[in-house]
Amino acid sequence: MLLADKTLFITGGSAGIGRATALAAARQGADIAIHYLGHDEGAHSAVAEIEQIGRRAIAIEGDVSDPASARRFVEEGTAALGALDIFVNNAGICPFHAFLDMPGEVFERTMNVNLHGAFYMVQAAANQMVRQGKGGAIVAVSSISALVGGEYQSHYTPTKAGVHSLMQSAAIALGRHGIRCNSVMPGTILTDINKEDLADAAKRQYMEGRIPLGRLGEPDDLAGPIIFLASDLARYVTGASLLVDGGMFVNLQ
Ligand SMILES: C[C@@H]1O[C@H](O)[C@H](O)[C@H](O)[C@H]1O
Repeated sequence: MLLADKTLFITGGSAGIGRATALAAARQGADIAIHYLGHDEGAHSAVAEIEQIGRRAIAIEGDVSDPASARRFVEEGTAALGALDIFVNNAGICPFHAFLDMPGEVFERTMNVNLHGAFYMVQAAANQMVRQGKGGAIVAVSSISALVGGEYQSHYTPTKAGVHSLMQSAAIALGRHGIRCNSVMPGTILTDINKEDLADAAKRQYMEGRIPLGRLGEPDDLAGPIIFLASDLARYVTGASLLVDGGMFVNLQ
């Protein structure tokens, strides 16, 4: 059990990569705190599944772009589970939109959820870990899109590059406290975030054609790499980023 008797807090934990990671972490022995927004059914069924696995779980609703929700998640989650050992910043949105006529609200909302939300959540979690005085691990879900662009993602890719950079700086700031900070960089993982975009058969075919492993990713493909970076197997890994993309990034020709 890679996460025996640890607690793992995860944002965006009611669906997709977040839910898959929460369930896989419970199977590795962790108790789980799930943060979610507006997906009650998904959050509560995840809690029920984790309890069936034999671990404790709690679901706390809130909007990550609101700094108060970060403090509340950490306070209520720690009160329920006793400590905060591992924090996974996963919540994110990608409302695909053309660049030239993108409304300011779409840009601002994407920035506020993906990057500002990550900053507030990671800062709140790190302060709790420092108070506990026994180190910890933080894993942020960045993206292949931190390294490459997207025609309809000019508001999104800067946030993923920002999350990657946040982990690099946090790794330096928190190393002395025994807290490790790393990011995973998913490729194109089929979830609610891109279901509509990939409903376009030509787009899907193009994306699949770029992947040496020959298929789009699934949420469970991220659970293992996240758990590895959160576990003691990665005890000397901090400030690093791990592509999880089926080889898409390197595939020029
Ligand atoms: C929404 C999703 O975001 C990822 O970071 C990457 O850009 C994928 O290609 C896209 O489908």
